[in-house]
Amino acid sequence: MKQTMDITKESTAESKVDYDRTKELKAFDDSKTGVKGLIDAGVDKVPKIFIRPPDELVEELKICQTSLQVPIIDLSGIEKEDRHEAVVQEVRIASEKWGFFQVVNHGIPCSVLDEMIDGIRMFHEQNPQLKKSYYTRDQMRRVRLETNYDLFQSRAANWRDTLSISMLVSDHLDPEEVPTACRASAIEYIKNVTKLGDTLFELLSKALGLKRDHLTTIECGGGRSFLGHYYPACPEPELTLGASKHSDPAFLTVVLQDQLGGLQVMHQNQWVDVQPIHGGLVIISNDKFRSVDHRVLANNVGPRISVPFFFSGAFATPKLYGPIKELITEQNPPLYRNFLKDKAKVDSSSVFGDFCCFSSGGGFDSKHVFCKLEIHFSHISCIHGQHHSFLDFCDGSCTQVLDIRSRRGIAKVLGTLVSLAGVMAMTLYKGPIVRELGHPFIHVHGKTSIKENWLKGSILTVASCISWSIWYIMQGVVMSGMVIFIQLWCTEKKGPVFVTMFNPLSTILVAVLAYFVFGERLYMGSIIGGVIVIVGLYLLLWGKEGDQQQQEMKPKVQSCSSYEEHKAPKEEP
Ligand SMILES: O=C(O)CCC(=O)C(=O)O
Ligand SMILES: [Fe+2]
Repeated sequence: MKQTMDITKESTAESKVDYDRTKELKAFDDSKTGVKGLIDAGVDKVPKIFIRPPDELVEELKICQTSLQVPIIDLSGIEKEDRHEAVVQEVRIASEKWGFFQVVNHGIPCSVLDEMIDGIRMFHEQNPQLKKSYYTRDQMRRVRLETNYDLFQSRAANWRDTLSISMLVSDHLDPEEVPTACRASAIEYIKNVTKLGDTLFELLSKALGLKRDHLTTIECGGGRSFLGHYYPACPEPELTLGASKHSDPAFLTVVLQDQLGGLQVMHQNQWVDVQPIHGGLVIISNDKFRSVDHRVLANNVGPRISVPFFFSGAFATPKLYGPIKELITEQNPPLYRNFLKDKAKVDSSSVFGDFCCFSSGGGFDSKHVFCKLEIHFSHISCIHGQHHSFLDFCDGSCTQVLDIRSRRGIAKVLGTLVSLAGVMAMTLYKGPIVRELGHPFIHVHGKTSIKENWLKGSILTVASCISWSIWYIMQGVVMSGMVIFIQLWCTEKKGPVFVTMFNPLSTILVAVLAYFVFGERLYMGSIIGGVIVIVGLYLLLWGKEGDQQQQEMKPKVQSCSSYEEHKAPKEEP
């Protein structure tokens, strides 16, 4: 205890000394060699970016350690009816009280587990130059080496590096994608742990009082991902953590850990060590089954290796998850809203998307809501633009010749109506999602745990409106002036219908850009609507062409439009 006090004082004093954290984070990230690279370079002090903030260290003093033991459940013989029932009860109690338990005799051979740990060690200890090719912050890459996925957001970096293999979006894993150092072991382990997942979901379904296959039927076992953590020995373990306190945003996590220890779970406001068991696996369940806080200590002995495997629920097709209706009663009302889990949300979050709806009662991080809103706003404002096109047509028909008995006149009316129908189709009919054609250029990085924060979201949205307004005012003189000048010039040359009939294109452009640039979902309805809009646009253009010819033949058409009135004196010197 005394030692920790001193550390707190020391680090409080240290934190007063200013340093450019962003610059140091960037330099660390640019090295692409992670925490292992620091050790290889011989650092004997923990760099400041890893040092936990003083308030956290003070908080630490209030939480005592305990010798309580995380429950251990023996899965042997569960195929027999009575044993099965007994295990279901153990799983229920452990999940409700702890949200955390270890399993032994789970059917995965010890050799598969040992080889998996060796494979992760070999991956992290291979030639750094080879390893660097996997280093990325691009969450769209299925296989990546990352050190601290939230490096630039967290208060203190964690003392660990991670190999991450994501099967969130597509279940199929091409062996060639897996680094050679752990290819065979990872493929074998993933096969085994997926099977164990099925068994655990059956036990959890029954423990919840549901049909045996309930959780697998709603595809909780889908959306899998694999992490291979490497926690190097740390010269000053009291100052940092291997993994800071968090809860997992997955339905279920299975963690394979080596014999070094360091994983702790929060139970009754105390940190409890999860004692390593050779051949054992740690299971972390969720909510009614508690989603429990846990962390990993840094250690001056190392490396420690662990392999968490997450089951986050199906992503391939959008899927609605929510409180299980069979479990809702008057006494047990739903604590969380239903939420749609789909690929687009996975892309915009770093690892799992929004399962935290269950684990911590949240939804989307305001950052994600905000980014999504920006795209949707732009879409919606474009669709509103189409009504202008229609209104301008009505207005324009007063200013220009509209002979609905002629083919071109009919084309103009039809073109406008078809355009309008296209826009309505885009708005009202969604249809199936169009298959992904490639990775978007931009995607939104986020935290693993995404929490909805409506207050923050609303404040940010209002702030966005204000800043846009300021931006408009600032650029108004130059940009708006230019835009209006060009529009007036076009109106003068071609008339208002010609100018406004291009409005539908902006909807199409926004949809195309959002799909390719931001990785937004594209629905069949948008494509069909887009095609209809283009057909309408060209009908209108063809109709307009007739006007042009008529105008050339009869230059002095009587006009009731203010545009035309302004134009007339200029044309007649
Ligand atoms: O390394 C461990 O034992 C646990 C890691 C963990 O909690 C995580 O990756 O979410
Ligand atoms: Fe975790």
